[in-house]
Amino acid sequence: MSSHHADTAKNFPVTWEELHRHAKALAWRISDKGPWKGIVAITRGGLVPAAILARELNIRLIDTICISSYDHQNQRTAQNLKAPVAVEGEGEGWLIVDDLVDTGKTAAIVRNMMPKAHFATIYAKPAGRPLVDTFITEVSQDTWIHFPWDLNPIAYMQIRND
Ligand SMILES: O=P(O)(O)OC[C@H]1O[C@H](OP(=O)(O)OP(=O)(O)O)[C@H](O)[C@@H]1O
Ligand code: HPA
Ligand SMILES: [Mg+2]
Repeated sequence: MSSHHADTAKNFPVTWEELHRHAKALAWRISDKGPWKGIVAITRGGLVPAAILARELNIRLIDTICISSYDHQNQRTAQNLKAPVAVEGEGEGWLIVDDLVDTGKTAAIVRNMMPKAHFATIYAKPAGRPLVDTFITEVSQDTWIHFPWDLNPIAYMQIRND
């Protein structure tokens, strides 16, 4: 995803190293809130953060919930493609992981499915923030976060230098 898609005012590119540090910080912040039955990663953005949290917190049971709501930077109606299979009841004791909350639409769907789970993201924008239990870094609503899995290094350098 390159900057010509930008309809948000500010670009916030994140490197693999920054992402890794922030994901570890998230793991430490929730380490005393367990024990956890397992992690539910919200695909696809939650997959890499979930992998880092799983190693840091020594969690081996990883489920997914598959939701799609954006084409590039354009939001459309969220599609629920797959529910978790290992989660029973209201999700008590489960840790839900996503990369960020923006409008909170994705988080609202997931919260509805698992109201008692702990919802953790690395980044949060103000509109989605009330739906998250734990996050690490807040950015303003008009900021677009660029994740390292979506950028090649050259595009990353261009945005970084803007
Ligand atoms: O708070 P919201 O406005 O719902 O936005 C946040 C969601 O949007 C992105 O996912 P996306 O739907 O783009 O799919 P992806 O994770 O496969 O990239 C991001 O990973 C969050 O899951
Ligand atoms: N960055 C990447 N993906 C997103 C964002 C963002 O700021 N908001 C919703 N999906
Ligand atoms: Mg996502």
